Amino acid sequence: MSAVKLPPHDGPVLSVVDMHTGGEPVRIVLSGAPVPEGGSLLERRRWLRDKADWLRRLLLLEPRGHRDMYGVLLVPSEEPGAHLGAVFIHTEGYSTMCGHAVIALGRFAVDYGIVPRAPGGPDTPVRIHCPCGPVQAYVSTSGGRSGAVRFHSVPAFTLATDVSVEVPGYGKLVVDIAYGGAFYAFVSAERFGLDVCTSKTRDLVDVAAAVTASVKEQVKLAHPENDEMAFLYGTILTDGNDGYSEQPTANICVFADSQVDRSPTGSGVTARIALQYHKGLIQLDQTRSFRSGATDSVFTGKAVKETTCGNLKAVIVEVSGQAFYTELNKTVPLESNLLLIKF
Ligand SMILES: O=C(O)[C@H]1NCC[C@@H]1O
Repeated sequence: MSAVKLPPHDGPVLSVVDMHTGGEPVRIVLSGAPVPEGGSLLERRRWLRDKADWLRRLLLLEPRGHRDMYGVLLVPSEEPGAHLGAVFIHTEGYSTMCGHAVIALGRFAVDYGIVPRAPGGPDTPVRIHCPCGPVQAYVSTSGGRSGAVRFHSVPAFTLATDVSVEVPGYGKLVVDIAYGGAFYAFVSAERFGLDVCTSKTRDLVDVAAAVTASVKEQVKLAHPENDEMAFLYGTILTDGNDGYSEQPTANICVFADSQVDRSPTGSGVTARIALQYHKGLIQLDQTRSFRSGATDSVFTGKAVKETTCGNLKAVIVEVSGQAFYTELNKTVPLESNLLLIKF
């Protein structure tokens, strides 16, 4: 083996860092990606979708990724004070908010020197411009190492409660719809005779995907300030324990094209807290723990202040969690012949 020669990798490459937050992967592109055109982050996101979608497919689909893979493209931001602009990508397309990726990006930004560690303070602020708006993360450091991250997202609100939908195969049911940077429908898994922690993931996915399809078809969503946010990202099945308790409450998020979030879902926890607050089930600064039905990983969250979004009452929610590195500085050659399994 001593005479092994390296193959000629002299073409263009992407450099990526892989992390996970609560078990949910996030692939961050360090360098090698095209710089998207546009005068705003949302325009750059559209450019990536329309002109360079090969990048998302190359990074996330098989054989480099899998049907539940997730990633972030770092882009310039026009937002004053932003350290990073982030375009979130999943296996079906582009999302507007991603809490698990924000938690990973906070740590990444500090560790890779994009944001200097705050001298003396326990937390380094990292401002991330997401497609839904500016998100403020705080990265804790202890013994010189970055650790848990908490973030304050864009104003979160409840759009509607007890919305009646007809779901083929499951009949008429009611869902709540709330926004935490993306819109989710919420319904208790019990309604389908399922348990978010012990039922087969396949069964939970089937139910959640059917709910998402029906809500998309039967309910018109509106965002008070930005039409680009006005779509249903997924359905979150819960254990129904929405009243305040020190015990964790479990949920599982099925988003985009039946993708299963391994984490408790940062934007989903944000929306779920907005919903609980709207229903008077929790107060400001009451911390709740949210457990992922998929992996048992936990985020904590609380509503920290009242605000508005357009004409709607909203809250700023703080979500905390921890991200870990899975691969550092991986090189991905830009040659590809994608062969996708047909499910
Ligand atoms: O944590 C979150 O908010 C994200 N995780 C995957 C689906 C959501 O974008």
